[in-house]
Amino acid sequence: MIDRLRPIFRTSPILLVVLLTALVGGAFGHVLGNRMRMSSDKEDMTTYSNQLMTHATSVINAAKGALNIANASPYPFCSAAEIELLRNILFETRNVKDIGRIRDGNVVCSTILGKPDRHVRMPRAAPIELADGLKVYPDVPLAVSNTQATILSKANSDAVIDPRAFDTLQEAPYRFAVFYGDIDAQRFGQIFGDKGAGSPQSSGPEAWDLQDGILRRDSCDSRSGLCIAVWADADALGTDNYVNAITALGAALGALGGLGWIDFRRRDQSLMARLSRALAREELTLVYQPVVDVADERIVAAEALIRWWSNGDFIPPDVFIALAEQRGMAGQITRYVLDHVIQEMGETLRLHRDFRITINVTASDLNDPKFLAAIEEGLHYAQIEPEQIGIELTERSAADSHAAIEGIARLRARGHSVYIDDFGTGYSSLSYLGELKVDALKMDRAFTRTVGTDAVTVSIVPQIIDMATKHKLAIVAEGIETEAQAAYFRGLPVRILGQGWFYGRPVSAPRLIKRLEQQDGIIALRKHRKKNRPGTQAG
Ligand SMILES: Nc1nc2c(ncn2[C@@H]2O[C@@H]3COP(=O)(O)O[C@H]4[C@@H](O)[C@H](n5cnc6c(=O)[nH]c(N)nc65)O[C@@H]4COP(=O)(O)O[C@H]3[C@H]2O)c(=O)[nH]1
Repeated sequence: MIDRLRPIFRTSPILLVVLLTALVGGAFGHVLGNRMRMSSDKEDMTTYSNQLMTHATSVINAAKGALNIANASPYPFCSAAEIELLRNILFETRNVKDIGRIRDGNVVCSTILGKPDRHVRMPRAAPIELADGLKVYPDVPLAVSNTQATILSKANSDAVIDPRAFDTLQEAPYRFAVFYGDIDAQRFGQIFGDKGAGSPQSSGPEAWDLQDGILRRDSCDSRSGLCIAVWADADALGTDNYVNAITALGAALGALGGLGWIDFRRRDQSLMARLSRALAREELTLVYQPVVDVADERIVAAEALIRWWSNGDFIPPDVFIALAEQRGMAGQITRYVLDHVIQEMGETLRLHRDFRITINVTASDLNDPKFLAAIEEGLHYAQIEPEQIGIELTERSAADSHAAIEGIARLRARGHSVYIDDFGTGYSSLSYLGELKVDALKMDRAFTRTVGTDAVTVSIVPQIIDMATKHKLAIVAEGIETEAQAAYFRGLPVRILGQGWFYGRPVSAPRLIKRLEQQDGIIALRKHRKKNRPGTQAG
């Protein structure tokens, strides 16, 4: 069979996955369905057992009540008046068939027998005798019919309990047994129900047992001295439709999950394939976001950020870079970015030796032995100083491994500045900065956002700045969007670099270059004005 299916699965792996997930889902559904069915079966059985217990209690109480009245009879023993009284009691008492008076172990009179010529003998020894003097005689053959009944007797009276007292409570597929006796002494007699129930399997309020496909519940009520056993063939309980429905639902969900997974994998794979194609066709672009000195808003650096528009859809870098990292393609992206930075910004960098571009790298770059050589070669060829290319690493990748620490050390030894990006979002045990040995930290925009608000995290900003200053680290505040935030950082006693929409959104290389040229022009003009200001002339 499997051999016959093998070629089908080979040509259609989807079918195999869907079949497998449907099977797993179905199996899960089956187990769950059975569990749910079992719990619902138990609930039904408990309800039934409780009904039996209530009924048994009322039957026993009725019989005991009848015995008490008979024993308190004010009439001469077995006189016509007393038999009349017994008949009245019987008339008032449900589930009792006969009430009699006893002397020397003989029934001298009763409601049914009247006053027979020949006395009817009670069984000699009562199998169960309770503390209050009540004797219980189960299965006594009756003198007037072929049936057997439970007889209760106390003092000089006896009451025959109707053998059909539980007939109305029979309910297939359940079977039951009612026991009566001394629970503490574990002495019981079965007074009703199916034979073969053995004795109660517990003296507590509830015990379950499942053996050979038979589910059984035992419960005892120590106040009334009654125990009820209910059992049934587990297969006959509940309905298989219920389990089948949940099994089918599980299988359907499993199959759906399988299809969803295939779809997800396909999208994932197709996204990766599209990314590879886009990189090969150089369809990804770079934008640059200015980094300024907040004191005078002069642009001192820019962060290169990658952009990917695929068939008119913008795919955020967070998404495709995370995916590229999983598939070992992150290094390719980093090199792409570096190449394009050199192409687009090379001349500006050569003209402005104090200007810096930062690029984002991933943990895998640091572990890649060819990474450093590739940067070195590219920069050397373009005559760009390593100091002009800053490396941004997220906290997560920096804290990741020993290799990261070594990678950072190598980059710094070549002259690159290393920035910890999104600082404060991850592993910001403030002490770990000392171990990492970086040049700057970029405080995550989540903290900048709290400036000027009541947010608790705002109190962390001075702490981060303090600690960075102690470690002689430059600070870049990310995500500055408002004048109030800018003013806050401007007012601090240490030098802060700022990045955010307030100073400029990420723009294309030509637009950044234009801004730099305007800035150069303004600076040159200022210098010129200063030089030509009256009183500053030479001589
Ligand atoms: N709300 C707000 N956002 C601001 C503001 N100023 C800048 N941003 C955004 O904040 C992100 C800063 O980049 P990042 O922290 O390095 O975070 C980057 C970086 O981790 C990663 N990424 C971007 N480009 C590259 C890349 O070329 N290589 C690698 N490995 N990762 C990159 O993707 C992340 C997201 O980049 P983007 O979507 O470009 O989002 C950028 C930028 O557009 C502001 O004032 N308000």
